[in-house]
Amino acid sequence: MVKKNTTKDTEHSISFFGKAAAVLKNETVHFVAGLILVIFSVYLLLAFSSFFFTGAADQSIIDSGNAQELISTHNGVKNYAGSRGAQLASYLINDCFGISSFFILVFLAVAGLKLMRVRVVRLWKWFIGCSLLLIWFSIFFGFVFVDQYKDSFLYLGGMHGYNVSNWLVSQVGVPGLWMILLVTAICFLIYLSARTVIWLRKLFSLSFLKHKEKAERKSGEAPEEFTDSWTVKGKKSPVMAETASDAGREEETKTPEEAGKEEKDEDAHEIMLDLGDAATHKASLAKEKEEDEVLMTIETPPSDTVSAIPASGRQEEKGPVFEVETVEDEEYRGPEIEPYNPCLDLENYHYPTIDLMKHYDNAEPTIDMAEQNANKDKIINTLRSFGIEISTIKATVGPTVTLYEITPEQGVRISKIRGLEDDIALSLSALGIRIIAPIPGKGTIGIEVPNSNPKIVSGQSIIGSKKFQESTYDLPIALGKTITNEVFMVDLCKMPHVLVAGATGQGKSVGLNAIITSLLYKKHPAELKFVLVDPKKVEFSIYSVIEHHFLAKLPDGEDAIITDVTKVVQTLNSICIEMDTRYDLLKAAHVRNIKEYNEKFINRRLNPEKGHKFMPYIVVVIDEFGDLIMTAGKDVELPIARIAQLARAVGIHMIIATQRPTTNIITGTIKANFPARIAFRVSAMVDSRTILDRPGANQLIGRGDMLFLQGADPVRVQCAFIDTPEVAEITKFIARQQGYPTAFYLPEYVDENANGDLGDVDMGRLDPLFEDAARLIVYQQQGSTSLIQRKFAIGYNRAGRIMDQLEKAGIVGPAQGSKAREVFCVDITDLETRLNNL
Ligand SMILES: Nc1ncnc2c1ncn2[C@@H]1O[C@H](COP(=O)(O)OP(=O)(O)OP(=O)(O)O)[C@@H](O)[C@H]1O
Repeated sequence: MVKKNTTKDTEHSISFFGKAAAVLKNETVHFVAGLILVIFSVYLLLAFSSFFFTGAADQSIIDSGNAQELISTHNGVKNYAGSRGAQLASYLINDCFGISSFFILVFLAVAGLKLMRVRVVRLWKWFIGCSLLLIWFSIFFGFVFVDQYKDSFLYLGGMHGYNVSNWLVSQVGVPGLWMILLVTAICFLIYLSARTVIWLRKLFSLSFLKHKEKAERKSGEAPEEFTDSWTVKGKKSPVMAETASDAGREEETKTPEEAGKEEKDEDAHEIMLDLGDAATHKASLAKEKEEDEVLMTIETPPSDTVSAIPASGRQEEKGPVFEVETVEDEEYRGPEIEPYNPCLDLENYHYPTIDLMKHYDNAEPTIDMAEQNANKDKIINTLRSFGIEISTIKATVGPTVTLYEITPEQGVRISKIRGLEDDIALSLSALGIRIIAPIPGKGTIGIEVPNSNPKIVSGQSIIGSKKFQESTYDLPIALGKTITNEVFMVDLCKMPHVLVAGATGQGKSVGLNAIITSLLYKKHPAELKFVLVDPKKVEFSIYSVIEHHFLAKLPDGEDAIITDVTKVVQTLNSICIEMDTRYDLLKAAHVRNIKEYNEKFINRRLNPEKGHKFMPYIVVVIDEFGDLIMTAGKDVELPIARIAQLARAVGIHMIIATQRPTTNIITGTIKANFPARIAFRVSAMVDSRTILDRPGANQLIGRGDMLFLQGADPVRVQCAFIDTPEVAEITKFIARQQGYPTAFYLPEYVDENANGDLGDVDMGRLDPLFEDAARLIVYQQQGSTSLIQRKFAIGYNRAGRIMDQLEKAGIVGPAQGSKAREVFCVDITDLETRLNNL
């Protein structure tokens, strides 16, 4: 009895704690708690602010500490936040930290906003920051305004500041305390931004240089150090001496380190630029002026290349801004020390859990020995009736198919067994028999026979498998199980594009779901975006709820799932633009692929101010590709072929599916660029040849039975069954979480043919933002619609209309595809004249 009671108690307490934990995790509870915190911080703000004006009057009442008096309605407290507010303010400001107590309410407000999910912040950073500021300012004010403590009701540093500063003064003296305050302030600024170090260096070196300049002016000649180097330089040609002194003058305004760094940059830049002519230049110069090398070595210490730079190199110092910038990119070190975290915006994102998928009872592999023995006997007898003897037979039971591996007696021709496919099928009275003769890598012949009771390969068993969970692929896709019951996985990054084909109802849509869900289970919304094209309009609609997490679309696209053919063409062209932009960024970053690029970006070695950004992978999934080719023809085929040929390195991958595997749909261009193929069952051998370049897909049994081909030999896989309700659960799980404010915007694509007509632009009704937009465009000298869209936070259509008006007003030129328009006004004055004449 006692035991029972104790177990009951334990169960009770466990369920109580479980419930309490669930309540604490509840998003609504978080929101309410956050709201309370924010409101409380506003109340504190009121109490603190009021304390400055009413503190003197309230002092006697608060200090008396008479609880009865404070509780009564007519307590005479003047503070706007009442007697409790006055007490709190008096306690926190006077008894604790002085006016730096305001940092407490800053932290409370930030914590509240975070709980409400209004702001994404790192709370511990704010906590450390606010605490340090609270203590530092308290000591600072306690120290500086120590005299005020005698005759004011307000202690600016609070008692904490007063006591700590007094103690520190007794230990290290007044100068010591100043130094401690200075050092801690600098350390804090460095903690906030690593740029502090650069500023401080500049600060120190500037004052140092100013002293030098003064001394120079006084003595009326160059300082010794420089004279020396100029004297040596004097041996050079006059031109060289002049340019060198120019460079010297410029360098005087720089810190030694910066100058050194820039010098290296310039050198690198010159080496890159001048490799060709520098070599010839160098050769001729070397003959003429042998002392060059010596001279340069003296001036810039470490590098040989510096010594070899001719005078012309020095003259170019001020010129080629762009090249210097590219080199700087390489050298760039971000202001923050910590690596960039692309997932920070959605740092609380939870990956979907495995229990969202359905568990099938019929999924465990079982072996029906009677069936196996019967099949074995039938195979042996059929072969024997054709005079073929076998020495061994081995069965491997897969989820839908059993593979019988036979070793024929010596002297049997393989082609003879291959020719018996139909006879074996007849004797086993089964569809979907496939003969693999010989099995690659083994000295045996394989006969695949469908099981009479096929098993479902559940999504749960695949996604939950150790192999998938521990996979380190960049874009892991778990497709299903092989004939040996192993989880079959591929890396989309390596494929890099897939063609899926199969007759209707054979499992294509389920296959696409398996691919998409695999990626959803493994990738963070910051790392992956999908472009979903669904001409059938019903297949991908379940994914629309994850628009703000995982989907990419055109800036003016209303729906993230693209169903309209014209939109498909625009989207594919827009992806081409994105691809080109990514290539430019890769080039500027001197890397070869997206992985290296993102690694560099995460390590803050690429400057975001120069357009560098973290690149998510983009996976384009096109269902019913045949429909598109039929309606849009070359308009879709060309961008698809372009993306397929080039996009691998920049992380754009394509999966296209069709139920019509005919040569007019899967054209030579498409085939050549889609090395990975997935074939579900097709009705004719010719279709199988179109997809796989060999028969086989026509012998599959349907319902997710498929052949995967990448390279030499196809692998037979039973596709994981991930049904629509399961996908809906997964997408709902993701959609419930905080997402980005919008879908991932692809670059805008301007169709040149559609944009030529400006006849309907009404200049009589200019947009209210017209003039501001014109100024922005002229100021930035960049005719880009997305710039207007971004700066004025307006929609694409309105920004496009403004751009048309600007074009008609002659301020910008016509659209040039993906490039920015030409700006005709050279400066703001020119623009104002033009605007006045409108
Ligand atoms: N891997 C699988 N395991 C078990 N059954 C499957 C599997 N894949 C598909 N099926 C069965 O086949 C049916 C049709 O599958 P699916 O909708 O994927 O076909 P489809 O090729 O996309 O057809 P359509 O081209 O007409 O859209 C499913 O409803 C399911 O019953």
